[in-house]
Amino acid sequence: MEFRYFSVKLDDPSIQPSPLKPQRTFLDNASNALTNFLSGGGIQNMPVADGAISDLFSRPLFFALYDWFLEHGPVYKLAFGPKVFVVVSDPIVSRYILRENAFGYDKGVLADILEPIMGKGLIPADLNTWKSRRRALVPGFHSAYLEAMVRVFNDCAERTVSKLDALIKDAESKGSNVVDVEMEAEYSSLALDIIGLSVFNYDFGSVTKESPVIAAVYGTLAEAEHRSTFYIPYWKFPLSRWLVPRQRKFHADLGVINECLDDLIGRAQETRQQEDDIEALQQRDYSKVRDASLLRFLVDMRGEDVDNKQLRDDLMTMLIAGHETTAAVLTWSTFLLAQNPTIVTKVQQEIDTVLGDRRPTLEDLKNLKYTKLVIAEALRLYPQPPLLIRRSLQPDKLPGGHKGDPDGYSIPKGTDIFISVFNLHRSPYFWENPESFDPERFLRRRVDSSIPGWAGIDPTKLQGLYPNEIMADFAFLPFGGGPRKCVGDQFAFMEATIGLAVLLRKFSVELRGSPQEVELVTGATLHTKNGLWCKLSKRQS
Ligand code: HEM
Repeated sequence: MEFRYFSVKLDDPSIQPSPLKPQRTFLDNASNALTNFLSGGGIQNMPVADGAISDLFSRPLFFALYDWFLEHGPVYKLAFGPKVFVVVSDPIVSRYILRENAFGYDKGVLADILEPIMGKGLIPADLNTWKSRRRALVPGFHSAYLEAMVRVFNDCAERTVSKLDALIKDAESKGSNVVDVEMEAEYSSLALDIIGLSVFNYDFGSVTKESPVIAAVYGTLAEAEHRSTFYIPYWKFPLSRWLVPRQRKFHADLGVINECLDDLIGRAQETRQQEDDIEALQQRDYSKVRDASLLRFLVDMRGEDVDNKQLRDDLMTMLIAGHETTAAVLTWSTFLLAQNPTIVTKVQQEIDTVLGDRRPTLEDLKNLKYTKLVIAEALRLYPQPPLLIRRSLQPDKLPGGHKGDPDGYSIPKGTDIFISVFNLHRSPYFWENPESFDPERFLRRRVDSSIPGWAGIDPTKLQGLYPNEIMADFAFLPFGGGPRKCVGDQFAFMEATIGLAVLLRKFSVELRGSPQEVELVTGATLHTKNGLWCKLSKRQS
């Protein structure tokens, strides 16, 4: 990883904001004036991104946040109607908010939006709830569980392979060896089946059939996305759940999911205390474990004192957090690979060498190094989610040291903050050719022993490690950082690696049209507007 600085210094003349500065409308200027007026007393001297409103409607928010980052620096205010957000694109400030003063912040706007869906689940949870539930949940991701899940990842990936195989056979019978497949949908089904089995021991079977729960999960997510970008909190108005059609649909969808979750929780509780299962799990004898799901763990090992509402919120959080994200990582990895045949060849060579025709095991995952770098690089270019959201619980002072802000900005209690992971990951201040897909960039990492924590580290010892936020000192945040870092990071990484390896071993993939036709839209995660249409054929060995 080619780091040039560890805090954005803005003194590199080669880095310039986009010359195409858009025209500002009356609404933009009024919005800025209002923002400055409302926040002037609280956040002095901070640059303001002007032109908020018109930029917001023409493209996904984080593209505009990127241009403003180059224009205004690593910490600026965003005019967003009557609200002000502080946008952070600096690793040191991000590290401070996520790790050093993590408990000085909560999830703010994100918690407001997610509360109706996830309640007090881990992602939106207030600090008190979070502390007890994180303690209960993290042991559920123990190595025995992850090892048992390798079987689930394989089973589900093979199901997708069979489906795609059948499509190709059908095409062959009609004289063609190529089939058009919408891969984003395939990855969504794969990830949903995996999360269903691993969290609830419930088979959505979505690779092969439609389920009302899938449609309901998508419906609730779409509503959460809509709320996250909508000015007025219409969902909080009395009677809105009966009067607003999208609200009626949202509550109907939530009803379907709740019914399914209640049923699964009830069934798990009725059959609790399967002593032989618990014993087998404790002894890491996975072949004897009938149900190694997270629900089983929570009910059998920890669940005695937890009410059903909290259990439901936790499980709902896992279902949603663990599904869309991994599907998006696989989608964007495929999008990037499909444009880079040389990289695909390298991945396939590694898969052949490490796996041959075998099913991947936990041990194999350690050796699929290049495949993992591809996934890391896809996460750098398309982070899920592109923004981390926080709100200060008391007045605070952010670390300074950047040009124009030597002392650091003081922020009042209640300041809403966007940490732009997208900006950090594509920052021209930290990455060589930040826009290019270059998995090997992580191997070219320069270890700078002047950086505290790296002094005395032998660079050769780092080669085998997977790039993460610690190695990158918060310039790379694929799974967040600090105490609220993703609990499913290893799970997700293993799942994505197995998914990609099992598919690329069998198939060759090309984009159906040009990369420019794949339009990006955003919500909680980054996805495509009209699907990732690919041309799939059997791999010629
Ligand atoms: C590639 C896939 C995934 C990505 C990129 C991802 C990313 C993230 C990120 C960036 C956060 C931090 C959010 C913040 O700081 O506000 C997070 C939190 C979380 N993730 Fe993931 N995640 C993935 C997969 C999963 C999976 C598979 C699960 C569960 C099975 C999961 C469960 C969670 C939970 C519960 C939290 C909240 C942790 C807390 O607040 O203590 N994630 N994830």
